Amino acid sequence: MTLHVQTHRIFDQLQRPLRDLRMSVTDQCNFRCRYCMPEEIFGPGYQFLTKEKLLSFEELTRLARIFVSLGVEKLRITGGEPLMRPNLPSLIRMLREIEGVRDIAVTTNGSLLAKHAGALKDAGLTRVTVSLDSLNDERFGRMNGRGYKVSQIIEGIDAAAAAGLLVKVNMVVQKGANDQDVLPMATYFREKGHILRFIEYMDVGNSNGWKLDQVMPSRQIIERIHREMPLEPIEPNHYGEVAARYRYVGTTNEIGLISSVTQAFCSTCTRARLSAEGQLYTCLFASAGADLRKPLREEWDDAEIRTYITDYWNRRQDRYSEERLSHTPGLNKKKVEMSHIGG
Ligand SMILES: Nc1nc2c(ncn2[C@@H]2O[C@H](COP(=O)(O)OP(=O)(O)OP(=O)(O)O)[C@@H](O)[C@H]2O)c(=O)[nH]1
Ligand SMILES: C[S@@+](CC[C@H](N)C(=O)[O-])C[C@H]1O[C@@H](n2cnc3c(N)ncnc32)[C@H](O)[C@@H]1O
Ligand code: SF4
Ligand code: SF4
Repeated sequence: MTLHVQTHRIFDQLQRPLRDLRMSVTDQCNFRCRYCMPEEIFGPGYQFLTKEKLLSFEELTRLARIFVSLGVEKLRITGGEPLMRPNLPSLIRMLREIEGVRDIAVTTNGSLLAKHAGALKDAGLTRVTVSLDSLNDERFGRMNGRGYKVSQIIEGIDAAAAAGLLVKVNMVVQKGANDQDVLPMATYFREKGHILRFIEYMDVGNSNGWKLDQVMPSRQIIERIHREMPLEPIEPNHYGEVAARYRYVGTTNEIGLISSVTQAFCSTCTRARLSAEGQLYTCLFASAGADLRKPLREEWDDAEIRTYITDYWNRRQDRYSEERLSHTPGLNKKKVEMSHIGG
């Protein structure tokens, strides 16, 4: 059964429409990537959300349907590690039934993907994005903070591809940690035929100790690859695409560059983010959000929730990365953690 949804587009203060909803389904993760959940902060005593605080699949689906009625076409399931949420394929099946959803994707660290790829595909998922920062076990183990091996993630990627899922790979590049892996990763995934995207290391949250000199600018990444394997720029797939696309000359294989630090893309940012406990954030670097769990549990009707979200989006002025680029004072604010908001 497909649920019919009447759409009404909404815009923020900078005339940006709402198009994408990124839904976190858990704040827990089996990795402790230093740039996201450093062990010294997210250690054994860290209080994760209790089960009652998490939005149920019914609540997530109801919100997704409301967001779709406000112009959202693309849903991304994230976390923490989304595959740690039990029965994730059931949620995919429920979201699939919403009319007007053009695209559903899952972002995962890949460690549990070999086990779940088939069920995700059967539930109607068409693609996954797997995060992988190195092909070198020592560096990867250090970056993921738990000593996970590269082979486990590659098995996940292979299982996803074998199940018929389209696979993209995301690599955060951090100078001094894994910048030597840019070329080996490009070569490997070019041969495999999966799109690899390089993400500039960002100052998300308050705990990763980010410094500008640890950022490897996308420009340098392109130059490094281009010297060995010539590249040419290609047009974006759609308005507001996060990654700038490049193709290996003479092939159909491509890479993407996500340059949030050196080439901010806030002016076309159409993304809303929902934390696992139902806080709505209008920027990855937000300090505060709007609580949607309370309206859900206090039985507001759909029209009331829709108005609440519309008002919140209409007031939106976020452009953090552009402000960072122009050295706007006062950016040293408290920010929501990446594992909470989902990246
Ligand atoms: N600063 C900033 N970074 C973002 C934003 N959206 C995505 N990113 C970064 O880019 C990474 C990759 O994002 P994805 O979720 O793979 O991007 P996407 O646009 O949904 O992917 P595709 O639909 O496959 O193109 C995220 O994990 C973030 O690190 C954004 O709005 N602002
Ligand atoms: C927060 S994770 C959640 C999903 C899943 N656990 C994963 O790692 O794919 C989403 C994405 O955010 C990226 N990310 C986390 N911290 C980052 C940072 N400081 N700078 C840039 N990207 C970051 C990760 O590499 C990952 O691709
Ligand atoms: S980036 Fe993903 S895998 Fe790494 S700690 Fe954050 S949530 Fe976990
Ligand atoms: S910094 Fe905020 S406004 Fe800018 S692109 Fe990222 S999420 Fe959007």
